[in-house]
Amino acid sequence: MSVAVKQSPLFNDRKSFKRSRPSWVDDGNEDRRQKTPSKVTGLSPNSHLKSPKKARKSLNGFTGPSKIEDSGRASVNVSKPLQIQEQRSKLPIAKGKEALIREFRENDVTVLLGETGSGKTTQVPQYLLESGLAGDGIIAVTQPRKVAATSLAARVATEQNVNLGSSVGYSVRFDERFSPETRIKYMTDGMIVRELMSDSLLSKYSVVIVDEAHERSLRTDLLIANLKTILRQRNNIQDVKGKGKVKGNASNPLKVIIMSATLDAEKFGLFFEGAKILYVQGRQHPVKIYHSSQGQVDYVDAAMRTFFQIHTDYPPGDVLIFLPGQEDIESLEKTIQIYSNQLPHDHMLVLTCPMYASQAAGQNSKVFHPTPPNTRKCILATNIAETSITIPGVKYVIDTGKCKEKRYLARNTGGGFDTLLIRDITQSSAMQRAGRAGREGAGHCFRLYTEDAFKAMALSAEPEIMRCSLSSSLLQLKCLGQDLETLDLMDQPADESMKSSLIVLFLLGALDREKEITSVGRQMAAFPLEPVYSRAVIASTEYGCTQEVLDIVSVLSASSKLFVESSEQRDAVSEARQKFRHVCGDHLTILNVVKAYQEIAQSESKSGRKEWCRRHFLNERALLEANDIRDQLRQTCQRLGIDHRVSCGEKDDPVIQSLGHGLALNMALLQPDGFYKQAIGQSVVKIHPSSTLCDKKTPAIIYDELVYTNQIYARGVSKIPKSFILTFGTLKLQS
Ligand SMILES: Nc1ncnc2c1ncn2[C@@H]1O[C@H](COP(=O)(O)OP(=O)(O)OP(=O)(O)O)[C@@H](O)[C@H]1O
Repeated sequence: MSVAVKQSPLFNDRKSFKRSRPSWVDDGNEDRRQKTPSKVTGLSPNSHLKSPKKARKSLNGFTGPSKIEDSGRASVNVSKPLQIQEQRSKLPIAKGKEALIREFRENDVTVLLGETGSGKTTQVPQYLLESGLAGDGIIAVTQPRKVAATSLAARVATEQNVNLGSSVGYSVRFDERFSPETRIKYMTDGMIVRELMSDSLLSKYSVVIVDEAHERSLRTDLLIANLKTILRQRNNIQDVKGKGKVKGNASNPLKVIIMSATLDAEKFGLFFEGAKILYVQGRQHPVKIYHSSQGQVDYVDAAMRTFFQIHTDYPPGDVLIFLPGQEDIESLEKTIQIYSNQLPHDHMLVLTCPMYASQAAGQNSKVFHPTPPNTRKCILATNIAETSITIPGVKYVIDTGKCKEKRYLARNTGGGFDTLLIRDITQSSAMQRAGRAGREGAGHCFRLYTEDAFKAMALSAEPEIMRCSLSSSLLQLKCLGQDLETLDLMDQPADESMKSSLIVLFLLGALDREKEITSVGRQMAAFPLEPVYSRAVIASTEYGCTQEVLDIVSVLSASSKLFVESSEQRDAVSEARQKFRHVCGDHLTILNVVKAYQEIAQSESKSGRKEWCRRHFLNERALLEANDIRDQLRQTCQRLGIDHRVSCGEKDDPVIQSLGHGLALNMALLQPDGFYKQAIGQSVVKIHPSSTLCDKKTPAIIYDELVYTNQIYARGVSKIPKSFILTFGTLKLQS
């Protein structure tokens, strides 16, 4: 979605600006808790957390409190442990500390509900550690997102007054910081599921805390299913006739804590058969919620107008805007920068900070840096900023009510694909988003949708397992001797998507006809890669080009894009890209870039390399991240006895053939009308305009992914000689 940048300055006529902004309805309530669970052990409510004062006057069209309780910009000062301890002791959860420890001691499984900001994620692991409840084991705290895991670990290390990576650490894909002394480990749910492959009982963990369980990510669901089995084994629980569940002596018992602010606690309680449900009452700071009086069709424009209304009318405090995706973020950032440059010189400055998943590590660090004086930070984020994290200084949240959701369009033939669709958020997300405004003081949340629209939203998101590609998880489960069909899951995935993922793995050679994992499948599962790429790496050993395939796959697995786009400098970009362009397409073009960068890295200083990347419109962060990923993949190769140094030199065919083994399912054949048709699957696709092959007609292509906009595009494309097709696993389908 794009925003037309208006030519006339917005602030020459503040009246018309005010008229054109969304008008607001104050719902008279703070962010409300979800219904109180029926089975609650009440922890002491906090007297200082009463309802807000009634609205006193209308402020420029917003009805709300005229004076915002301002606890000042928070100072998270690592050199002041005392101040931090004071902050800890003031969190709502602190009052229930002893009761919580008692309950954790008495129960194997606890479901802990507590409002956003009450202190669950940062404090519970520390309580467990400080009370000795974790014994000698490690406390794992899982998060659905990388950025939450790393930033929480940093915060808790500060609270414990230790260096990050010592007693408090983290582990996320392609990045980890922990040591043998680590006792509290924040990790993504994907990392702990991966650990199951080497230690199916998770024996080094004495407590596993599953945080933000309401998000029901695929990995969280797999983890929860496994935890149920592990609990039985480690805690020696047996079904005894007439007595129900009986616990025997256990040498290495496990505790499980499921946490969230917005959770169907009963469902989790039932799943774990009698888990204790606890509720931490109270939130630290009130958040005033405003709904727009009318729905906003152009949510990017509405967000821009709301931002400037806050900027001109409201006291200092940073603004966090939730948008569905990177394109909207970039477009709004540009507009806000243009308009803020037109503000009077004595006006507070605006510092925009984008935040989305595909930024490389550290790229969003200015989000967490203190806001400079006389400046208002405007953070434009996707839902990666929605749960768990605290962005210091944020006092205002603008919620567009939209997010992008991954959905797998399954095909019985195995030719399905993931799509990202923009959709309305859930009530649960809306509450989490509002919660980001009340982390350090009272806050305000402006929802760009009506209260009726809020009420009409689904309570929580459909579990990812019901809507995403399952191939990668199924492969991991098969390694554990498990199956999606037989695993005790909270919700079962659709038959269609299970069938589709079985076909994918069969065609990749990871499963045999009996649905058993093959030796190739086991090797594939050892790589922290999507099955299509791990298959390509295995194939590269046959074609003698492991070095080249690792180079390409590392770039494709990096979270940021390699090529920088610039609509203003289109010709310069095209000229720069020409130098790397390979006739075979995008994969070998990437390889050319990697090789060129490796050469430059040998002769140039750090700043020289940076400048080289800038001149060639390349994102150096992607290349640096790819270096780290390649190092990890090389380690996996070593463990599997694969020589990662084997190279095919200047030859192209071996590389394309290896990639083809992984991407055989992502193959399309040219049709007489100029479109391509999937070789497996029915979709008609077009080559994406960003591809080096976009204006070429070639009989057969392989591609990294399909993206769906107004039509289906193949992205990351290489041409393949038709003769290669015969060597790929896809033929199995006909036999
Ligand atoms: N990185 C940080 N910088 C500053 N303050 C922080 C940071 N992380 C946490 N805090 C403080 O600790 C409080 C509790 O955070 P915590 O993440 O433990 O809450 P929570 O109950 O788990 O909330 P949520 O459900 O939103 O994750 C925050 O409101 C904030 O005041």
